[in-house]
Amino acid sequence: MTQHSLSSLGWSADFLRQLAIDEIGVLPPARVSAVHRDRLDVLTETGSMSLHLPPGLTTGEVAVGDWVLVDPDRARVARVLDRKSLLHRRAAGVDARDQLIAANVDTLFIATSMNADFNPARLERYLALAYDGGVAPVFVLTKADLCDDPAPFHAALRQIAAAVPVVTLDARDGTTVLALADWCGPGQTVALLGSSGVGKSTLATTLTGAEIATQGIREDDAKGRHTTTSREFHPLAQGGWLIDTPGMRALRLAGVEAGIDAVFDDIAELAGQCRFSDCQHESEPGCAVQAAITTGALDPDRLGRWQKLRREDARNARSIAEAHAHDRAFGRMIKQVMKDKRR
Ligand SMILES: Nc1nc2c(ncn2[C@@H]2O[C@H](COP(=O)(O)OP(=O)(O)OP(=O)(O)O)[C@@H](O)[C@H]2O)c(=O)[nH]1
Ligand SMILES: [Zn+2]
Repeated sequence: MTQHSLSSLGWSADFLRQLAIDEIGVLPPARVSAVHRDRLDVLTETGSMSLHLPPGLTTGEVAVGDWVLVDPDRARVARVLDRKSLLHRRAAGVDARDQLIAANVDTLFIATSMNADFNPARLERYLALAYDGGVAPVFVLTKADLCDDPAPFHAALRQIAAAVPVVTLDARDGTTVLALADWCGPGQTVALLGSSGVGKSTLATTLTGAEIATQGIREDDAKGRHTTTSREFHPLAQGGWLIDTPGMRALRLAGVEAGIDAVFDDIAELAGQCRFSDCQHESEPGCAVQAAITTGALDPDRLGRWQKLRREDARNARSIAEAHAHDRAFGRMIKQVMKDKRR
C-alpha cells in the first residue's frame, strides 16, 4: 500500500493550528478521498481506510479533499477541520440543496478549447465559483494543436480577468502539459472544470499518467447526490493531487455573490458610484454603469452577464434558504404531532 507523508497529502499549518493539545498524536489526521452515502474513504500517513460518521454529521456535509481527525478506536470521523477553500453549487435536480464539490483545493484549472466552445459567460461562472471558494483559478486553453491563432482567445481572457494565468496546451501531449507543473507539485491540490468535450479526461490522464474513468452519470442520479464508488482523488505525476469533479455540466451558482462581484470588480466598482444605492443600472439618473456604457468604457454584454449571474445566484440561494426553512417548519410540526399523541 502506498504511504504518503501528511505534507504530501496537503497538510499544512492551517490545519495543524486547529488541533487541541490532547488531539495531537491521539486523533490522526486523514484526507477524504471519496464520499459515499454513509461513509468516507480517507488517506492517512499509514495508508487508506474507510470511516463511518459520528451522530449528527452527514456525508452531505463532507467534501472530497476535506481534512478530518480520525477516532481510531471506532474507525470513524472525530471531527472535520475548517477548510481553507471550498467549491460548492446548487445540486442538480429539482431539490434545492447546496452541494459540496471539493474542499481544500489550491488551484482550479478552468479548461476551454479554442473553438466554438469558448464562452465568456461560462468562464465567468467558473471564475465566480473559484473566487468565492478561495481557490486560485488558472485558464487552460486546450487543443492548441488545432488552433492556428490563439491570440484572439488570449485577448478575450484578458477582458474577462486580466490577472488570471493562461496556459495553452495540447491535453494529449505530456510535454505541453508540463506548463501546469508549477501548480501540481507535492502537497498541491487541483481540480478541473470545463464543459463537455474540452479535454478534461484527456488532461486528467496526462496529468496523472493513468486512465481515469470519469463518469457523467452521477449527476443524473435522481437525488443529485454523489453515489459513486470510484475514486475521486488521484495522485498527479508531479506529486500533487487531482480532485475529479465529474458531471459539472449544470453548474448552478448559489450564494456566491462575493465571487461574482470579484469577477466583475470593474462593474461592482462603478455600481458603487451610482447616485442611488439600489440603482438597477437601467435608466436611473446618475447611473455610473450606464455612463460607462455610453462612453464605451464598459461592454454592455458584460453588464448583461453580470446581471444574469447575480439574478441566478440570488434565486438559487433563496430557494435553498426556503427549503431549509421548510425543513425546520416540518420538523417542528412533526414534534408537535408527537407531543399531542403522547398527551
Ligand atoms: N487535438 C486535440 N484533441 C484533444 C485535446 N484534448 C482533448 N482532445 C480530444 O477531444 C475529445 C474530448 O476529450 P475529453 O478529454 O473526453 O473531453 P472531456 O472534457 O473530458 O469531456 P466530457 O467527458 O464529456 O466532460 C477526445 O477525442 C480527445 O482526444 C487536445 O488538446 N488536442
Ligand atoms: Zn447604476
